[in-house]
This record gives sequence, structure tokens and C-alpha cells, in this order.
Amino acid sequence: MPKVLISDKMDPKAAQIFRERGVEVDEITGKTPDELKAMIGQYDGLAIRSSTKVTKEILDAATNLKVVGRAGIGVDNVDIPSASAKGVVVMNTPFGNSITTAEHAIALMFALARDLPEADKSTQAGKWEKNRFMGVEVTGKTLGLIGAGNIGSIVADRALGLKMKVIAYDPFLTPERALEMGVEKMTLDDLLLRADFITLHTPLTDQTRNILSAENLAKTKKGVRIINCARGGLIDEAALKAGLDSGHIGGAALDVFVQEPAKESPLFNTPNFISTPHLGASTNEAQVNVAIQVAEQMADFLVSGGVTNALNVPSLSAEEAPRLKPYMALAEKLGSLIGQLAHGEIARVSIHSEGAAAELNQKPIVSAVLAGFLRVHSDTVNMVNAPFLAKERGMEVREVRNEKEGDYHTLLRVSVKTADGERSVAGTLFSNTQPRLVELFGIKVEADLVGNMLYVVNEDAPGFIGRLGTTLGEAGVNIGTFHLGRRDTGGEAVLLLSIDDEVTPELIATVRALPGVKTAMALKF
Ligand SMILES: NC(=O)C1=CN([C@@H]2O[C@H](COP(=O)(O)OP(=O)(O)OC[C@H]3O[C@@H](n4cnc5c(N)ncnc54)[C@H](O)[C@@H]3O)[C@@H](O)[C@H]2O)C=CC1
Ligand SMILES: O=C(O)CCC(=O)C(=O)O
Repeated sequence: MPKVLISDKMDPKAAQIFRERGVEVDEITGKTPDELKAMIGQYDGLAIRSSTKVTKEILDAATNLKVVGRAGIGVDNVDIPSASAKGVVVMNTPFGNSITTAEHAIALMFALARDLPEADKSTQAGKWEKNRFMGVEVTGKTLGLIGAGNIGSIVADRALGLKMKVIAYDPFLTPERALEMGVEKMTLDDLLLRADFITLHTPLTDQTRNILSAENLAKTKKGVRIINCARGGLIDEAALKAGLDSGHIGGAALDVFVQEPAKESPLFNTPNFISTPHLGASTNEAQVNVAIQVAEQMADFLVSGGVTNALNVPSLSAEEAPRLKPYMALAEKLGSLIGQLAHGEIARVSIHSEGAAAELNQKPIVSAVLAGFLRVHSDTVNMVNAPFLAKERGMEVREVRNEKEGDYHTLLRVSVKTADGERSVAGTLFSNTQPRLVELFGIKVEADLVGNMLYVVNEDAPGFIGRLGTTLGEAGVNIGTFHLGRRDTGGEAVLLLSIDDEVTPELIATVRALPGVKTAMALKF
């Protein structure tokens, strides 16, 4: 039974779903990195929010870990490249808390517009300072969105409902989508110049870090009010403080900070500054949503191989998984075969799907080919890290589909290009379930790629098969299956034999010494 650790506070629905789906679950929160490192080895899955930092060190200690599930959106607390290199799937729940977070941004916008926290403090202190608090209406004002994805677009929708004008800077926002959202797309400089309120909704990346830098803050309209419910690090906090102090910035509300938990900050107690402790996703509704979603996704993956919302591996629905499973087995065997037979540096791997195979989701098939191929040289390769390793090794990966059936109703062909030229192997599924090799380097041969195999290329001449059989018999080697193919009569022939025991180097040397043998090799599947 797979075992999952929930290491951050999560709605109890998550544990309930894991148990219902046959996954053992421990809920142990508040552990230090060292304590987590000591215990992580026993778990197949790790379910987190934002407190647990899934570092390379934790991943190195996680010898059984297959999946990290983030109940939420941002995965900046997970070292994704290290997870990919270790073959661990990283998933998030991209929609469960979007509405809640957008509502928090709108709440902060109103809090800034009417100075609500300060007015509340003053009133409860018995001051009744009616003249001190003069706010602004949001109706008719311009809201500048930096980032117009899931949350940004919900904020836009709510702001339009409030009769605001919404402008957006997002390099990936298409004009069609901007039109559909009812926002005006523009450059960052134009947005800075025009917005009365600015709200940030991008992830923290090398491009977005300090997007509101001192220089950019200086370009904003005097009196601008700024809201950040996305990630600390998008705004230069020192420059924000200077802008508030000088009065150029009319107000700022931060839910997120460069350093979290933010127990102290030069911004604290600055006039017109409001803060919340990363509460963007903190509503009952959002927490139930993300807990259910993360547990379902992780259980799907651990129990049936379905992949949803993964950030480092292609998606594969729980419905698709059973249909794709035999193809992935075939893809892995073909990748492994060509990986064992190919020599020299591989410049390119091409995966060609024909007939029924071409109608399927190709990404998992490609990953399986690469995993089979690269596993020949490393035991730690799997479907998650294979594409990453192929890229790291400078291999070009090509994917070609042809829905028209050829000789077989379904076919996968894997070709590799080396300095010696391009060579390919092809396979099909018998009864839609059983992987079979049908072509090897241009020679038709039908074989099951299983267990220990002996691969022989020889001159097609009478008596060879008898001699080989005698040699194997004398060496005490039992043949399981025997598959033969040849290019043309009297030309080159290929033999693939499954052998009960491991094919020893001595046996290979004996076979190579037989007259007519061009190549002999041990293969393993
Ligand atoms: N405060 C909180 O508790 C929460 C914070 N978040 C954070 O909110 C952020 C946004 O989340 P979603 O809208 O769901 O993400 P999303 O991926 O749907 O949208 C992000 C948008 O940012 C845009 N973007 C990327 N690079 C950009 C750049 N250089 N300049 C301008 N735009 C750029 C993308 O094109 C995309 O449209 C994430 O960082 C997430 O972690 C999400 C949920 C809760
Ligand atoms: O889990 C949380 O409270 C934080 C949510 C968040 O920041 C996110 O989903 O990106």
C-alpha cells in the first residue's frame, strides 16, 4: 500500500480521501528540515502547502518518494529541477484557491482605498476621527494588473463589476484573451504611468523578480496604491518603503513578503501600509478545494498512474492511463532495445507513431521511450527525469505522428541518429495489450522482448542455426523462444533468442567465434 506524509496543515478531507483510495497516510506537521529528512525515506508521496521546503537535501533522503503534491498554486518551495532529476513528480492544484486569492486582492484594494485598518484601530481607541480618514472611490479608477492568468483574470472580472477600468501587462496574454476579459493589454511602462491601483498576479521568476523595482516604482502615478497577493520578491521592499515615506506611493498592501514568515520588516508601522500573513488562500472553501484536489491527484498517481497538474511530467488522466499502459511498455522496450544496440553519441531520437498509436497522447510515450533508452546507462532513470536527462545530454527528441495505418493497425518506431547514420526498431501491440518487436534495423522479425536475450547477426547460410543450437546446448544454455528474420535470402540474418539464464561474456565469445557470425550481444529487458 503506498504511503503519504502530509507535512503542512491541511483540511482533514485530504487524509480522508487518501484512506478511501487505499493510501496509508500520516499527518505530521511542523517538523524541522532535519526531522523531515530523517523520516521522508518511508514515504511514496509528500503532500504540502507552503511551509515545507522540499529542498535537494530532502529529496536526496527521499529514497521511495514518487510524488510531491502542493495543495495550492505556487511551487517555489519545491526544488523542481532536483525533483525532476530524481524522478519525482511535482503536482499542484492550479485552480482551487484562485477565487479566494482574487477576493483577497479586492479586499486589500478596498482596505487601501478607505484606510480601513487604521480607521478601525482609531475608532476602537475611542477617537472617532471622522475628518482624518478621507478615502477614494474605486469606481472609474484604473486598475493595473501585472499578470493576467487565473487569479489576475478573476480580479479583472470583479474589478469590471466595480466599474473600474482594467489594464494589463502580461507578455503571454493574447489580444483575443484580453478582449474576452475586457481588459486593455499594454506595456509595463504604460501600465505604470496610467494605473491608480496596481495588483500583482505573476509567479516569482527571474523575469518577474523586482518587477516593481525602485526604477519602475518611480514611473508610477503619484498616489498609486499597490497590492501584492502573489509572491514576495515581486516588489523591492526597500524601494516601496521609500516610496511610501516620500508620499509618492499612496498606499501598499502586502500579503506576501521576500522573507516569510515576516516577523519583522522596515515596512511595518509605515503610514498607509497594510499587511496580512500570506492569507490569500485562507478560506474554508479554498482549503477544502485544494485538499480534495491534491489528495485525489496524488492517489490517482500512486494507485493507477494517472498524472494531473504535474509541473515536470506530461499529464495522463486516470481514464487514459490503462489505454496508454501497454504502449508505454512497448515504448520502453523499444527504447531499451535501441539503447542497448546503438553505439556512439546519440544526436537525435525520433519516435514515430502510426495508426491507432498516433491518436494517443504522445508525451507519455515519448517519455517512456527515453526512459527505456537512458536506463541502459543508469538505474535511476524514470519517465519523469528521462526528458530532462535527454535534454541535459544534448539529445534532440523528435515526435512524428501518422494516423494512417500501415502493415499494422498500430505501430511505434524508434530511430536514433548517431555518427554512423540513422537506425530504427519498430513494434506493435498484439491484442492491443502485448508488446511485440516487428522490425529491427530494417529486418522484419517478430519477437517478445523479455528477460535475458541473445542477439546475433550472421550471414544467412545453411547449417548456421544448427551450429548455434549445438553450441548453446553444449554450453548448457536453454533456449526459451527463438525469433529469426533476414534481409533477403543469403543476405544478413538476425536472431533473437530468449535464454533462461543470464547470457555470460564467455557465451558471447563462443558465439562470436562461430563461422558467419557478424555480431553477438547479450540483451536484457
Ligand atoms: N497569496 C496567496 O496565498 C496565493 C498566491 N498565489 C500566487 O499567485 C500567483 C498567480 O497565480 P495564478 O494566477 O494562478 O497563476 P497563472 O499561472 O494562472 O498566472 C500567472 C500569469 O503571470 C503571467 N506572467 C508570467 N511572467 C510574467 C511577466 N514577466 N510579466 C507579466 N506577467 C507574467 C503569466 O503569463 C500568467 O498569465 C502565483 O505566484 C501564485 O503562487 C496563488 C494562490 C494563493
Ligand atoms: O497554502 C497557502 O496558504 C498559500 C497558497 C499559495 O501561496 C499558493 O497557492 O500559491
